[in-house]
Amino acid sequence: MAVLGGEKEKELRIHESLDELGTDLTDYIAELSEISVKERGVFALALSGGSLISLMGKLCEAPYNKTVDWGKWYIFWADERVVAKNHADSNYKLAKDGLFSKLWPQEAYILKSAVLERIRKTLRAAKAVKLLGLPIVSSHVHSINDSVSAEEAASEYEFAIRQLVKSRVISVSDISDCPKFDLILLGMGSNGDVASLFPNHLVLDEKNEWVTFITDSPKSPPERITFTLPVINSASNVAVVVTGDSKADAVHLAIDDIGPDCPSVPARLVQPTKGKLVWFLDKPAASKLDGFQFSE
Ligand SMILES: O=C1O[C@H](COP(=O)(O)O)[C@@H](O)[C@H](O)[C@H]1O
Repeated sequence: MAVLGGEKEKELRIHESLDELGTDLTDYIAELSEISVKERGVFALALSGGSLISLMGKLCEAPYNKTVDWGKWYIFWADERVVAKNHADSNYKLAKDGLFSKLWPQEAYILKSAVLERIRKTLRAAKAVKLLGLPIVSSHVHSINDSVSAEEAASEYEFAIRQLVKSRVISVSDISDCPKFDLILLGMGSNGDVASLFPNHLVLDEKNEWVTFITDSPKSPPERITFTLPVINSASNVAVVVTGDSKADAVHLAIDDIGPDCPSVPARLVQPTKGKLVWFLDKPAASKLDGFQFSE
């Protein structure tokens, strides 16, 4: 792995292979989960869809499936397509099939909190809680309401997040009233889109809402909800995970010092105010970065 940049708040991790990237990404997530659970008792994580999910696959393998404190995870989506939860386009379904269901293979991977708490109490007494690799709690998985319009789904999702900020399951930013997620994981499309923030779209300017909606996504499906930039930039940690040479131009536009004549891309606007930003790239995605050839 090559680490470029070295600025305190932005790190580029460029990997030789997808396997190496997946291992590093998994270590990174597991480490942030451990820190957050130690400091706050919970880990509030926002996922995206797309290729990101398969790159997180090692979380379902040893040792992470046993050592990560899954019961303390609260899961959200930085963006979601407004389709039924069992639709092939659903980001929730992607994560459920690609991650959650593999953590607890007997289809019973999502337990009711009360049951989980009883198991915890018993195990705590046996000091074996960490060894069992407890599953994710169903009430901690915050997916959108898929039976209402995009506008309603966005506003309900923001309301749910507001309640969890009040109870401090999600921290609050100390410089705005925004939620401060422990980690937001983003992918990036070949146009430089992150979450469902697309180039030249009005929602890039949204300053008041935490979660907004679009009905004209240039990528199918057209109806989506998305975290806004103020929420993304209030997180403690943001990782942008990008692979493949079809994304190399967008990576260059998002990261390098480009002149005023170059088009800006939404990913360039991901700049956590106080948090840390890490880019996970494979070599093809990094291949058009200035100075890339000198780092090899
Ligand atoms: O539509 C979306 O695409 C982006 C990028 O996906 P990828 O497969 O090109 O990595 C994803 O981050 C976003 O969550 C999703 O809704």
